[in-house]
Order: sequence, then C-alpha cells, then structure tokens
Amino acid sequence: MTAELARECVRYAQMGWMRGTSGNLSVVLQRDPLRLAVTVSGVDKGEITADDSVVIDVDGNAVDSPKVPSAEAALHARIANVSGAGAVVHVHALATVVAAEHWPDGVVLKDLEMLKGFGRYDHEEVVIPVVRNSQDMLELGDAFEKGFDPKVPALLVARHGVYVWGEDLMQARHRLECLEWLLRFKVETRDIFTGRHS
Ligand SMILES: CSCCC(=O)C(=O)COP(=O)(O)O
Ligand SMILES: [Zn+2]
Repeated sequence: MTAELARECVRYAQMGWMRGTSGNLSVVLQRDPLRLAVTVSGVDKGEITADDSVVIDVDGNAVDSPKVPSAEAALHARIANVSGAGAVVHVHALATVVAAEHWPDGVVLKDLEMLKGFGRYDHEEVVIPVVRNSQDMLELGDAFEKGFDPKVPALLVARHGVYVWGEDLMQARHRLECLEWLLRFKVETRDIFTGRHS
C-alpha cells in the first residue's frame, strides 16, 4: 500500500502537480477505528519512497510512529471519514488554483464529456466547491463538511490546491486527472463563454 502511495506521488510530480514538496496522498487502512496511511511531511514527492508514509488516526495524528505526517493529514482523515472514501489525493496543479481564483463561489461544470470520468453524465451540472485556505485543518475540515455533496468527490482550496477522493487510489487518480482537464478547459475558454455560460 505504501509503495502504491509513492508510485502515485511520483506520477503526479512528473505531471508538474506536486512541485517542490507540495501535495500529499492517503489511503484508508481500516475504518473502525479509522486508520490511514499518509505521506510524511516535507519530502520531495518526485523522490518519495515506500518508507515515506505513516499511519494516522481520525484526528491526523501519527499512530505509534515518530514520523511526521503531512501537515494536511487531519483534512485527509476528515474527508475519508465524512465521504467514506478509501483514498484521498491532494495536488497543487495550477489550473485548479486558477479556477478557484476565477470562481470563488464554486466552479460550475456542464456539457463536457470528461464529466463522465468524474462519475457524472456530461449534461449534468456539477459544482466543485471552493473554500478559503487556512493553516488550521479543523477550520478547513469544517468548511469542507459544510459544503459536502456526496455526488461531488472534490474540494478546491483557494490559493492552494485541490483534494479529490475515490474508493481507491486508482479511482481518485482518474477523477483528479479528469477534473484537472475540466478546470483547465474552463479557465482557458473563459473569454469565449463570458456572458453566456459563466
Ligand atoms: C510547498 S508545499 C506547502 C504545504 C502544502 O500545501 C503541501 O501540500 C505539502 O505539505 P506536506 O506537509 O504534506 O509536505
Ligand atoms: Zn497543499
């Protein structure tokens, strides 16, 4: 499982979505009590190894380990707890942050084939929620839970990045890759649609 976390990090780093030491991933190990494996804090995600993860509890604290969990571990645990997801991925892909900047009240997506990669019909209106950034994971978690829609497995954190979740790391990856495409489309076509769709 931890090798899987490392493999996914390297993939996202190669895509430019985990620059420097940015981003973090987690996977649920057990539900009751909740335990997740999460990447440790501050490592270069392009060079991460299977040793660079730690088990955390529902509050994001390390369980029986001196390793330091991701600074955002508590939000991973909250998302997994509330949504029932088996894996949570967080990256700093630029298009996701630019989209949140343009549409701070939520990014509306509609009439796009790639919505199917998000588990929705192309003609459905999907709103990706945006919350303000904070260093306080409790505050971020509360904001996430307030706007949580079980049909929308993603959260944009303004001026920061995006969280996407799924039943496992592979589903989370597919959703993230499709969402990044959708948000990039939205940003790059903004001038065309001004006054019509946005
Ligand atoms: C330059 S990254 C700033 C912290 C952050 O937002 C992030 O995603 C990485 O934090 P971690 O503690 O998981 O390394
Ligand atoms: Zn981050």
